[in-house]
Amino acid sequence: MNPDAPVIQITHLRKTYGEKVAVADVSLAIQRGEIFGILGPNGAGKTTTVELLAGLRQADGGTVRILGTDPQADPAAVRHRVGVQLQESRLPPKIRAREALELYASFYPDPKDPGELLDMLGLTEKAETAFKDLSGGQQQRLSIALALVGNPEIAILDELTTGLDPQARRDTWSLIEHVRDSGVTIVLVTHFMDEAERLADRLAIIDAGRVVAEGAPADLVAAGDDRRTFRMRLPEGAPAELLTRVSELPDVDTVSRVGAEHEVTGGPRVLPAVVLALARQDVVPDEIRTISRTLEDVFVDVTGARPELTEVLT
Ligand SMILES: Nc1ncnc2c1ncn2[C@@H]1O[C@H](COP(=O)(O)OP(=O)(O)OP(=O)(O)O)[C@@H](O)[C@H]1O
Repeated sequence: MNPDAPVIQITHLRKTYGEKVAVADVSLAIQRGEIFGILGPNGAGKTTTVELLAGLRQADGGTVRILGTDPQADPAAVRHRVGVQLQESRLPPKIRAREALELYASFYPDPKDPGELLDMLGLTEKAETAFKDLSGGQQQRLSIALALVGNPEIAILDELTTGLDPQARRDTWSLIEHVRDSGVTIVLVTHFMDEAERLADRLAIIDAGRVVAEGAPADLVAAGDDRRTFRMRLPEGAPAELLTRVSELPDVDTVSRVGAEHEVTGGPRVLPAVVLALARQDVVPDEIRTISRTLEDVFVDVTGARPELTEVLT
């Protein structure tokens, strides 16, 4: 296999459940050694996409190549080379952490050492604890360990940090970077913007079974960013009609009050245009701060959905 060829190539993938189109048309190329994020609102088809690429489901159309093989035709060929952590761990409640890892290790020809994995995931002290008695964060780390125990070339991690507290999330992120640095390609399914922005080298936003945006998080944020937003605090006693004048400037789209500040949106030159117009009236804002576009703004633009709402609604 050409070393520069994508380790995962999906072309026009399609999957329906009866009438329901879960994946309409997804094409992706994922390179060796990257963390590739798959981001999207609930029900967008993310899990179905990764299940298809892991050979856990049969597609209705399109092709999947993973490490040069077709997981649909030959799921066994990829099973040893791809580690999968799906949304719910289906472990028996009484199985102990080390026992689960040793059991999974026995399925693979060249497994990692369970003791080392427990150590790397900070679970050594919990090695003899039953799965049901581990905290949410510990269960999550164990499920990551299970995805890695087969020494995979690719790890597919679905909703990695859902339900974790902020410290456990950060620890999990560091761990994932560490795993990537050890040479494993990571496919990360998430609907957390901060997680995707922090971890993903590149990502695809999937909505209603289609890829609606793809690229490095910074490039996605920069692309199409011809609108600017800033907030300013005007001095006490500044005349109210000033704001009417500001809102009538050609560079300005909107002016709205946010707490003690005014938020102004407009074209690329909105900030100097407003500052200049105020200066002509002898008014200098006490404070000005620009509001940068984030991955969340990109997400809202391309899907029309607010990520935190899509999460609450399910
Ligand atoms: N086994 C199934 N039978 C019928 N419909 C399904 C099945 N699995 C998923 N679906 C539907 O297919 C669509 C895509 O689901 P999928 O789980 O792939 O989305 P997702 O983006 O992973 O969402 P979530 O973030 O909620 O997990 C959803 O509308 C879902 O209800």
